[in-house]
Amino acid sequence: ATQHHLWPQIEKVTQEQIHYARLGLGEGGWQLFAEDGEMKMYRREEEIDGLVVDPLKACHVVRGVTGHEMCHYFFSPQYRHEWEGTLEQMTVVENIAEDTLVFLQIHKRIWPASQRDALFWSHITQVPDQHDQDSHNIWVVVNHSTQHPQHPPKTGKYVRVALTVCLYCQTLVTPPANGAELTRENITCKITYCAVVNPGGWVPASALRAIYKREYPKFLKRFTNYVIDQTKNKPIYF
Ligand SMILES: O=S(=O)(CCO)c1ccc(-c2ccc(C3CCCC3)c([C@@H]3C[C@@H]3c3ccccn3)c2)cc1
Repeated sequence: ATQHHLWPQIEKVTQEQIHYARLGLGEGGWQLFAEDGEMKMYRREEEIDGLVVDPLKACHVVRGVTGHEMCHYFFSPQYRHEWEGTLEQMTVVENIAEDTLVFLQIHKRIWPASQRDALFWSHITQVPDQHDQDSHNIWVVVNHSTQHPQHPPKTGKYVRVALTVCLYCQTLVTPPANGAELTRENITCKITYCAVVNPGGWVPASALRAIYKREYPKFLKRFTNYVIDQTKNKPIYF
């Protein structure tokens, strides 16, 4: 089959985001702005043309869930209205492949910003562990803004944001006492969530930073709690 025209970009951006997620916080410049138990949220203060585009990097550890499960619930459209609190409308505008969709999302207005929409491709994939090639314990979802002929950035009702998001999840297994069956007690998911959102239109820096400070922790906490709740009585999905 001929390749979809977006595929080279999807491959490239996905590899870049995997590298970026693995960087950790080493090269400095990250400031811790929110903490809740195991969840630690960092941001870098950056502006483009006076617009706040602060990159975000969140590190979280969730017990009892695998990276595949975390990425499955993040990628699949059918669950999104249950965990994405700022979503007003969501449409899958294109099925590029089983593991690659194009979404159009209309987000609720968050005062004092005007209402936004986002058009992006979303790709889920398994990643070979860099230290241990034959272990398959890392899953990733990358969301990246794109254009689409049927959905131009209308100059009408919504301001279109530009975003790149990466949910990078590594499953860690502590084998149970010899012979005992593996349970959810023995698994942990180490999450790195990276996001860069360009608001697409002017919002006062202080107002936007207040939105980011409130919305990101709420978002990641609500999403991870949702997955814990959805998976707790189901067989483990590696
Ligand atoms: O991880 S995802 O792909 C999950 C799929 O939905 C994703 C995450 C966040 C956004 C997003 C969209 C718009 C805005 C607006 C609000 C006013 C000006 C920019 C923001 C700002 C950061 C604050 C925010 C953070 C989290 C949730 C909602 N709001 C974020 C979109 C998608």
